[in-house]
Amino acid sequence: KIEVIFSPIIGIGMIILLIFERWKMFKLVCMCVMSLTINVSEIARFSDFPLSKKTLKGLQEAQYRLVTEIQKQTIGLALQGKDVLGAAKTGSGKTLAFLVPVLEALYRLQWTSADGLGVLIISPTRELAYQTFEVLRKVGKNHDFSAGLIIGGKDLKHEAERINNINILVCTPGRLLQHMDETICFHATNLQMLVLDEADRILDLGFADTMNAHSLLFSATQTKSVKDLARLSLKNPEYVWVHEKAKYSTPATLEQNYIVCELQQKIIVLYSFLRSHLKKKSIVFFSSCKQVQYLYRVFCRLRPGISILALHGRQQQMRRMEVYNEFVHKRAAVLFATDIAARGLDFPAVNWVLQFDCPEDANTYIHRAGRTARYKEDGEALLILLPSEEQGMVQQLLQKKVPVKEIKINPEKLIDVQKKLESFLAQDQDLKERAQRCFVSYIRLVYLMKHKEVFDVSKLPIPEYALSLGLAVAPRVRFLQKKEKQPTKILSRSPKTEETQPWAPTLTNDDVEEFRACFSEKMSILQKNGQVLERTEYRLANGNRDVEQEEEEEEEDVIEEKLSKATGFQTECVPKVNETQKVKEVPVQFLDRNDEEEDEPDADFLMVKQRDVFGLGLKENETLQNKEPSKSNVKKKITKVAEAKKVLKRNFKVNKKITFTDEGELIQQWPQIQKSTAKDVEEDDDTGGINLHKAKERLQEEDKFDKEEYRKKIKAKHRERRLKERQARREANKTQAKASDEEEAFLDWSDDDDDGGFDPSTLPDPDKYRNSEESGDEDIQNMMSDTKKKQGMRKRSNSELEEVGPTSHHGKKAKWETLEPLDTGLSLAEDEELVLHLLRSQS
Ligand SMILES: Nc1ncnc2c1ncn2[C@@H]1O[C@H](COP(=O)(O)OP(=O)(O)OP(=O)(O)O)[C@@H](O)[C@H]1O
Repeated sequence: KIEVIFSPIIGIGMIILLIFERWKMFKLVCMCVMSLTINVSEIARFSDFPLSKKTLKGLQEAQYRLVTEIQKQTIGLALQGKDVLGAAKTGSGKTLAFLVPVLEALYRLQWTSADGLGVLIISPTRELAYQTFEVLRKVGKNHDFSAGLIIGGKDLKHEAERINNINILVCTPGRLLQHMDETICFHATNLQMLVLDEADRILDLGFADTMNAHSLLFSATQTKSVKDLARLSLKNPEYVWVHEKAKYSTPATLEQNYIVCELQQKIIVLYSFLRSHLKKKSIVFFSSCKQVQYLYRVFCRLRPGISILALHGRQQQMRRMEVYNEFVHKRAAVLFATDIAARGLDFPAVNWVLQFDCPEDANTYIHRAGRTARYKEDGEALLILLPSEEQGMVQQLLQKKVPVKEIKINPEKLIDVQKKLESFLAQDQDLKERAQRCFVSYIRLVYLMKHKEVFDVSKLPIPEYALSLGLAVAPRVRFLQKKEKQPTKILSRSPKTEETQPWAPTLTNDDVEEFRACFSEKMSILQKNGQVLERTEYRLANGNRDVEQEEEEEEEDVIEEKLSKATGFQTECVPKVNETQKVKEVPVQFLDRNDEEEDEPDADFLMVKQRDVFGLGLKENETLQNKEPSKSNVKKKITKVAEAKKVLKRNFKVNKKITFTDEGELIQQWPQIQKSTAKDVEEDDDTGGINLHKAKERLQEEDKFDKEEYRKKIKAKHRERRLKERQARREANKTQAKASDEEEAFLDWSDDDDDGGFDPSTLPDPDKYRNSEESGDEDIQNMMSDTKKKQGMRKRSNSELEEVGPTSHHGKKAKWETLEPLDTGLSLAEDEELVLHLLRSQS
């Protein structure tokens, strides 16, 4: 070190700076030189590092004076310009361990807003990015750099306008890639430092191998992928694993216990726990957001006496932030959360972390439990395990140096709430549906977990679990039903397949490659010191979406997407004939799919999982794909004709409307039933194709038939109208007769062409006429002339009759009081004959 300090070049350089009074530059060179001489063992405070006054001031104002172990070991290395891979227990101060070097790096380069983006900090979740940004603002407030927070859920355009003026960018990976994709002016050609916070998580989520900028990687847990990344892409990296030799991998101030209870008891245990910790601040972790959504609502209704909050990836961004801030400021509250809150979040003074569902693995356990007992504070963690999970999980935890002890629940303290839940669901359909979704999502997740020695779906008490959620009947879980039917095939699952496809058993290497290719170009824009960096690759499972969203949905939507690709693969594959027995039900399930889809939105996904249930490994399928199609197993193409036939078979009548009278008689049918004489003929004809000649004849027949029907209808209509008119005339006539006190004959001539002739019912009663004492010749003449008019079929209106009326009386009274129509039962000609005969006999 002394050699370095007094090396002639540096010495001469510094003298020159002094001569020309370049104090600022002189100071910077001094700081750089001092960085090279840092002796970690002598560092106790931030001020022991050669830091800028602005950074030191910010740290002091935020009450940060003493350094933690990880800060002590990493800040010096980073100041020397080294790539660092840091790991330390939860709550040990990793955030400052990278933020201080970030500020110092730009300060030493005299970075200005004109220089653009200098540092990129990537966090796996929005909340963590936000939290880091807040600490950066606090500590770096005396610097002149601009800093920006770019996370999902906000207006991309708005961000795009500002992104170019940002020197330090804190972001989530999904949003970053979105800007790389869509924001034309966004570039990172001047990037000096790249920080991956919770690096193992980011890599889990799909970031690929190489990060060729000056990089700092931090996490509480080390995974193989992080080490590989460091080995491959960090430049002479310094590994700082401060607690590597510690007895335990979790904070010493953290008290950790677990209880074993049956699945159907868990809600009761949680409720009873909350009731006995009303003055505490707790976080309860669940494995899916559907569980959080349902149980949050139910617990709010149960009114345990403490405020409950919920945080999960399906919430609106604003709501997420509200909940985050609310929980930060609460003294006593319970936060129901998914694993989006598991990493990095620094809620102050959390007393308890309760893991309602067994975590995916020991690392997840460590991060969840680490939300309490942060930076010298105390805290307690309680893990709830099912009897079937106990052995496997405890073993994993002990291997990871997590000291957990079993404790027992006091049965007397348990408060049963199942009946209450049942009554809530009986009143609220929405809540019931949520309960069903919660149920299915839990079962599905257990089924998907990679550690089968811990998670065994066949050991779950399904009906009892449904009851404990308040559901009288367990919702149908298709893959479970099929699994039960195929017990031998489950056993045939190849262990190799499980190993290579931990989360998504049907995800192929091709899928992974596809994701990789999708983002492989993105990071190639990162340049350092004018040099284009080697192409770096990102694998992000879900395109432009934020990683934190994926975090939430990884157990559901993302995997579903991937698996649905595999569905296509599966449906197309054809099993070997000699393997038909083994897989014969698979294509049938796919054919049945449509029936199931409405009931179960996740049917696709479940179906795909079914494939694994039957023990079809990837390789097996690859070979199967090349085989000859076997008729019995080929998926039949469903044509429209086939579908129509199916409908016909079931005797469905579409758009049928039947109307009844109040008495229950059928009055109308829709569509109207068309009668046709030609119909039967057609049905008998079983020759193929269309016989045009016959068809034409048949149509003509139909046409005739239609015309006939139409004519009948018109006739009926006219008859009805005439009767009405007649009735009206009679009424009018009666009134007139009364008024004038005169007798008059009243005849109505049918004018209806369609009627087919004279209506005899309108004739006066001949007997009455005969008996009448007085009868005028003119009347008869009138009648006769009118009878003749009838031949011309001209309609006469009532008014015409009225005009005719007076001329027919001549003061003589014809007593034709009865005007009832007479039905002689004779034909028209006979009626006329009769009338003439009567007239003659009269005369
Ligand atoms: N030097 C320090 N002096 C006082 N408090 C500190 C110091 N460094 C960190 N802290 C406090 O310790 C807490 C935990 O810090 P931080 O969030 O950085 O931990 P972490 O190691 O990143 O945790 P995790 O692994 O959960 O992400 C914070 O509240 C922070 O303010």
